[in-house]
Amino acid sequence: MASFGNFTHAIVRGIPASLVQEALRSSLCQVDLVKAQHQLQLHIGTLKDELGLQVVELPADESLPDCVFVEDCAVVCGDTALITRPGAPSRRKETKAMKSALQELNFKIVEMKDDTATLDGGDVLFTGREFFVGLSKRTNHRGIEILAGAFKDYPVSTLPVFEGLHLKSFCSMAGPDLIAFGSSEPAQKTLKILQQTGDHHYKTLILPDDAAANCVFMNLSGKGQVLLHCTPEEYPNSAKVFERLTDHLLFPVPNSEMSKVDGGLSCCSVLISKTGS
Ligand SMILES: CN(C)C(=N)NCCC[C@H](N)C(=O)O
Ligand SMILES: [Zn+2]
Repeated sequence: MASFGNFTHAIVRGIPASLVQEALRSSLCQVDLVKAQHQLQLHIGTLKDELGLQVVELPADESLPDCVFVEDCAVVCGDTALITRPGAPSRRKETKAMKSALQELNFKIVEMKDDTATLDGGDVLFTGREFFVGLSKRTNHRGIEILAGAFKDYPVSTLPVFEGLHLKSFCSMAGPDLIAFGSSEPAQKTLKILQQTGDHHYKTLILPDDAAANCVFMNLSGKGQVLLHCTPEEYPNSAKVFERLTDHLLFPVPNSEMSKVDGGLSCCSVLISKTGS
């Protein structure tokens, strides 16, 4: 637990031009591809240049319009990498490149082979002590059962996702034992259930905007607590909440274009700790 968030590597993937027309989305918004690529470069630059992570960059694949959202393809914890079976059939082939990258990094690979199981990494919240997994449009009970089998050292609780795409569309870790949550009614309903079912008592950081509650926390040696979060341009009220955090090194990262296809900041990387602890 002491080393929660102590990441050394990140796996990211490029944006295919096909994202603009073909990526899955819940609303009709025109994505600016050049702007999206620029925003992703800023994000990757933060991971690499500001934070010193070793970044593995997988190439974009035009036949996989959502492939930039690598988070959904794998859950990595300890020495094990679970390769998921994404809920959307159009996304299933995204896992191939992720599996190769994680094999290359010497992880013990567990594959979700059962063709009744579905799980997206965006539904998986790991607190350092336990897993919470969203039962959503994309993740089902069998997928959660397989995750629990892959990570037997940790308790796994299921949480309902009442609205939106994934559990982490409205929450994420924002610090050690600190969970960021959106303030919408469906998000707050899920938070209540988390507080009743979890093994541990967590502090909460409540954000006015659900999407802004998707942030990226790290605890890096030499840097301390680090948080990638929404910009004041996109979510002014939520950004103010982050700006009040005094223990964190804060990095506002723009994400307006990915958010048009329901992607949050956490979706664009799989973060990995190869410290051995
Ligand atoms: C935490 N979130 C939201 C994610 N991990 N994934 C976002 C996937 C977005 C993609 N267009 C889709 O609909 O699959
Ligand atoms: Zn819009």
